[in-house]
Amino acid sequence: MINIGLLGCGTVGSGVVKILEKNKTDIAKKTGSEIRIRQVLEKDPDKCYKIGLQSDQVTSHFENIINDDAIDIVVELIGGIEPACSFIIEAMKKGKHVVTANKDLIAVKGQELFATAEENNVDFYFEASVAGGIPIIYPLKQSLAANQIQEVIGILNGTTNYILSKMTREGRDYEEVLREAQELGYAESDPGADVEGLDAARKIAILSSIAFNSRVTLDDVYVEGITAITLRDIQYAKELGYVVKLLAIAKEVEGKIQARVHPAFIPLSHPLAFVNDVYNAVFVNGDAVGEIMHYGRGAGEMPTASAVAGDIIEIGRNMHYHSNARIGCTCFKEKGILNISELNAKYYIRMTVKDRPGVLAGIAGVFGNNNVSIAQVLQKTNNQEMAELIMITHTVREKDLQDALTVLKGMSIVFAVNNVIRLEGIDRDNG
Ligand SMILES: NC(=O)C1=CN([C@@H]2O[C@H](COP(=O)(O)OP(=O)(O)OC[C@H]3O[C@@H](n4cnc5c(N)ncnc54)[C@H](OP(=O)(O)O)[C@@H]3O)[C@@H](O)[C@H]2O)C=CC1
Ligand SMILES: N[C@@H](CC=O)C(=O)O
Ligand code: NA
Repeated sequence: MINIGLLGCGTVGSGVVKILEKNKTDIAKKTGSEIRIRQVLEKDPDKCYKIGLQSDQVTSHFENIINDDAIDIVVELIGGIEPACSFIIEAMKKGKHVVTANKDLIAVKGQELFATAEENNVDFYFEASVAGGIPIIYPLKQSLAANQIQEVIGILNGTTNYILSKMTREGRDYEEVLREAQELGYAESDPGADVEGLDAARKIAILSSIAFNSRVTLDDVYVEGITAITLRDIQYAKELGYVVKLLAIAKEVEGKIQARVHPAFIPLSHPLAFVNDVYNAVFVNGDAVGEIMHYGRGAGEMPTASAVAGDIIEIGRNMHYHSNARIGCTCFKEKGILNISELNAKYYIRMTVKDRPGVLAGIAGVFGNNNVSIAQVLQKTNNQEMAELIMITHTVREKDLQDALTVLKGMSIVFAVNNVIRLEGIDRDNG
């Protein structure tokens, strides 16, 4: 018998209880032992009773879990940094294996958690922390371990992909769709983490650390969310043959790691353009395997529970064969981090300018003086005084573009630089 101490019985915790109960006979066969929920730590016991747990299985004191020697695995699903971090460390120190879905924690305290797991010879698994139900941590650590990974590109946040998909396909309002994503259990308790790109940044920090064998933390990731994306940008993207997605990108460039999260225009024919609603996808490019893409539901009760339960089963198997703590920290190198100003990319720029002769030439001059070459221009006249300029650049250095924009913002002919969005996946599209 394998005994679980579950911390948190919210969206994901409830799903874990349900799936372990629903498929318990087969799971016991696959694991080699029956898996039982022994104790659940939860503030609101009704959440536990609603899914069939008994009162002697529910507690509001972590001591009842940490001091229970029969508990083999602590499954942390309360989220956030504290008390989750202390609970996990205490559990490891007591020789308990740990499963978590907590990307907030791993993206900042990963090194400490791995070290504690290693010192105490316990398993520490976190498949659900990135891209919900999609297997990506285990494949990177195990199935793709022979490769030198060159890049990882993903749609890693279900909430923002849901919002952008609904805005693009149904022309719906941002606030209304965000509320819907919250009701569906996709959003974080603070949805700001989703829409401001932080959730995806935590996930790409975790994936980069594994893919490039060098620790990347949240602070190393350049982050922009989707809050500045308007229906207007989405409409122009469509007109120009693109779709807007929030991408999480990690690449190794000349021995350094570039990790960034931001909205991007991607060609309509790009495989990530077909990833809609709560679905996530992760592209991995390795020197042996080439390009592969993992696709599935990135958030929600049962998909996330699927990943958590998979980790529990794996630990159960390790226990069965006395082979725990086989796969630990894989960050055995130290690579530097590339600053976003060094990025070379193509850009979409939307500006509101004075509508009079010579304005376009003036703007083109500023770009030219800063090594920014323009590939495409659209002009939409709003009224007799103002025009909206939409420009696509050739590949330019981010720093040069920012320098040009600083000059433009100070010019009387420019009313506003409304949005600047990077283009991705173009070279791939052109073969
Ligand atoms: N939802 C999803 O789709 C996904 C979530 N995750 C991660 O999974 C984790 C759980 O998320 P989710 O299930 O959505 O969150 P929920 O808020 O739905 O569940 C967390 C539960 O834990 C309870 N809780 C929090 N702190 C304590 C505490 N100190 N003692 C006892 N109970 C506590 C909460 O109670 P209360 O509400 O009263 O605070 C709540 O019932 C998070 O780390 C999240 O980032 C990962 C992938 C996908
Ligand atoms: N809030 C997250 C949940 C899963 O990690 C998301 O929307 O992807
Ligand atoms: Na996953």
